[in-house]
Amino acid sequence: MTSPIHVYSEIGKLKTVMLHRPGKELENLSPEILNRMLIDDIPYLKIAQEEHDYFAKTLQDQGIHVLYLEDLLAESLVAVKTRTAFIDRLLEESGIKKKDPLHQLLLEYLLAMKPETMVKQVIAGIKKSEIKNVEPSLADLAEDADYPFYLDPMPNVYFTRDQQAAIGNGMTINRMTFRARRRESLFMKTILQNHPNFKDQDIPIWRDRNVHGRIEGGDELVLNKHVLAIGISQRTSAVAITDLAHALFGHSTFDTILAIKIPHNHAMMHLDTVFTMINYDQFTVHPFILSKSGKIDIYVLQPDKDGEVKITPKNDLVEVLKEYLHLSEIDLIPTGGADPIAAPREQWNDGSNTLAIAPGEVVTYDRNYVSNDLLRKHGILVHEVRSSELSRGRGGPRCMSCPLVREDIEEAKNEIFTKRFSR
Ligand SMILES: NC(=[NH2+])NCCC[C@H](N)C(=O)O
Repeated sequence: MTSPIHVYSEIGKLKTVMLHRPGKELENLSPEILNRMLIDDIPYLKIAQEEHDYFAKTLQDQGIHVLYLEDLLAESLVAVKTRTAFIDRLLEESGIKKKDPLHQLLLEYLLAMKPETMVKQVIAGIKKSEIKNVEPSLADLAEDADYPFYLDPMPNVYFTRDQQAAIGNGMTINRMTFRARRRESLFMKTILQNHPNFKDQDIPIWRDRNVHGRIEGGDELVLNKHVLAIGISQRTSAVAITDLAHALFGHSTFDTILAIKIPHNHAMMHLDTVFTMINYDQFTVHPFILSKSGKIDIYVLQPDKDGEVKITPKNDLVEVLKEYLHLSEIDLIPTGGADPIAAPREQWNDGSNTLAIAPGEVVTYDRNYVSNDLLRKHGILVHEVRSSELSRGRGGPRCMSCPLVREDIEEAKNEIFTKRFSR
């Protein structure tokens, strides 16, 4: 069998992708917890699911194999022993310690379910009203009597880009920044360890979830088999990037990391909300992250001859891309056409967050029509998907997809390989 993980570019023809169809977790949102849950509004589940099915079908119609995180996880938890260990860990990470009698009650509650139901339930969260015969703890009585959950919902799981990321033939299993998302990366960890298609495949884990330093997949871009672009952002720290450089250099094909420092805020929490690669020499970029003269802080990490990581500061995005991707021209396509209103509006609705499914071919949200028209003018083939409800979670097609296998691309050697589509 060929390796189940193979991602050496952002744009190589997408073969296998992992998604999560949003479920009841979106209905377990209430205004009081929205902010903490990193979501800006409550999506209407029925329509969100229809939109998500449309997204999946758009990919399948292009011959892409769509896997669902929830199915892979359930298939990994067939053995009762594995299931028990998984639930133990999840409860522990949800703040319900083993010595707490509630731990045993919840364990029994979840173990009684079929794995598929159990997986959906833990993502949806567990309400206090679902569990009978609980002896209330002091906290239940005195502090959070009105708090409705024992297990918080995980409304961001449908952003499967972030919990983990495929780099080459390996993965990073991410230590995520905010508590609201930290448990999510336990899912892929469990899949890699237990799923029959993954467990004996010697898949390198470049960085695991229990180590120091925060990183999320929205910041991890594989530009080609040597070069990564990684955001230094609200979600990814310099420590994690340095650590990843040490793990990759000399142990993989990768020898260059372009660490790009972006503003630390919710509208642009990851690099892929302001910058994505869509062709050999074409990129979307939110114009507001660049200074008037087109500058942004970039730190180039490469191995030196003593096996250490050397850092070269740079600040010209176009020049850096030309230099490290060996190209003579770069086409940066501004979100919202760089209009003072359309650009921030469409960036907010993930207009920069394109999912490349082949060189010069992308999936985007239909609502970002200014950006989409401009992409077409630049010769990109655009597949639009519906976005009224999904976009309320603050993520677009790239955020909602975790590529596991892409075809390799030809290597650019100082010439442009660009294939333009006629409009
Ligand atoms: N790759 C991405 N840009 N993901 C977007 C994630 C959005 C999600 N609400 C969060 O704040 O975590």
